[in-house]
Amino acid sequence: MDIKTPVLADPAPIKKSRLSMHSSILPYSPQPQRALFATGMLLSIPRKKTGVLDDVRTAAWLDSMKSSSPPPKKFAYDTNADQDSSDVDVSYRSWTLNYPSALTSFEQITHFAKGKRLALFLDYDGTLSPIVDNPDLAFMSDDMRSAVKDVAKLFPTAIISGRSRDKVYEFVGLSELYYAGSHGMDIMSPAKGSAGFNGHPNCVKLTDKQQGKEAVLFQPASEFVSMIEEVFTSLIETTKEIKGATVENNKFCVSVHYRNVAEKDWKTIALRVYAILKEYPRLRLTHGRKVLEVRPVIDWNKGKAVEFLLDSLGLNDCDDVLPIYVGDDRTDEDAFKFLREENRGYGILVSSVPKESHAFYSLKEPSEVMEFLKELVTWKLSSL
Ligand SMILES: O=P(O)(O)OC[C@H]1O[C@H](O[C@H]2O[C@H](CO)[C@@H](O)[C@H](O)[C@H]2O)[C@H](O)[C@@H](O)[C@@H]1O
Repeated sequence: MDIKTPVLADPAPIKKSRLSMHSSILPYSPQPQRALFATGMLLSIPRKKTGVLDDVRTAAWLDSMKSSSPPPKKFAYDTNADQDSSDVDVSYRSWTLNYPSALTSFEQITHFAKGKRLALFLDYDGTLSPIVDNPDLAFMSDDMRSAVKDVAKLFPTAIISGRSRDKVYEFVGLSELYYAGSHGMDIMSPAKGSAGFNGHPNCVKLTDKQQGKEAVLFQPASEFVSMIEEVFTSLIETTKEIKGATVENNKFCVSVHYRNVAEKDWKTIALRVYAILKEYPRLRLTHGRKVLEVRPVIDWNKGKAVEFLLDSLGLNDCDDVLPIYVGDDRTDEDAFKFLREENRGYGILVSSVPKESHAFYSLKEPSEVMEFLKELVTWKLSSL
């Protein structure tokens, strides 16, 4: 396999022309048996190493960094900071014509969910907990925790986070859920499973110590742990003089945070991360909310994690299952895309600013996510 330089892997641009609104609120067609594991999960993306190309790439990184996580109330692709707030509201309202609020469309959602088994997939940062400056302090509220707990008693519920699985479990602390860390590269799921993953080399059956249950542990990037550890150390070293920069080890990926770094230093961060990545052709970079994420070049993402979890929950290839995925970040788009393309279920984008997305619905912020979860509980209990 010829992989020469780091891969810049922003999700493909989302086409402006969305499917006509809610065209997929149609009976789902039966899905053919899916192969969960491609024969080779490594992506082969040959690159040339030239100075010009390097400049272009770091410039592209910088653009992505600038457009990442805009301040609330500012139109996502508007550069005019003086924009009147009423204009912003108008922009947001017109955006919701394409991405209706999951709260105001609740009846539509439940109408479609009637007679179906819901499965819930939730992102953590920016979805269950508000975005804060210090990633170590991104706690979810007790109210949110009890809303998630209640919903998980009624529907199979999983959290799929970019954090390490242990870290996200530490934040959430609920044994009723299933957890996937490192953007889906570390999944602890129930052992019900279908033939899809039995016997896969990265899949082992064990007893989940945290939850005391029989489980399946799937870590498709297990061979990268020591490389990630090494890169983590190098990234700490190379960013240590940049004020505000922090590096987080998420086991199968590393986050380089620049939320607290002065904008004038973002280019330095981009150049230094890029220089390290050039030494690791089997790693690539994705962008999140004021964070550069370094991860293995494997064909695995949150969308594949949703499919894996559905399979291990025994819910794949079932016409009567309606998966709902709630998330706020670019990496969640893979899951939205999977649900949309497979005509499976609904993605709900959490955003207070207009953004192009593969999601169907929107919610403004984590407090609305909590409200939505509570409504699901009320709806389900009233129908029992
Ligand atoms: O998939 P997620 O659960 O959304 O995780 C994505 C990243 O989330 C965290 O960073 C983000 O939230 C921080 C706390 O609010 C914020 O300070 C940071 O700017 C955001 O990017 C987490 O720290 C990362 O490791 C995750 O990859």
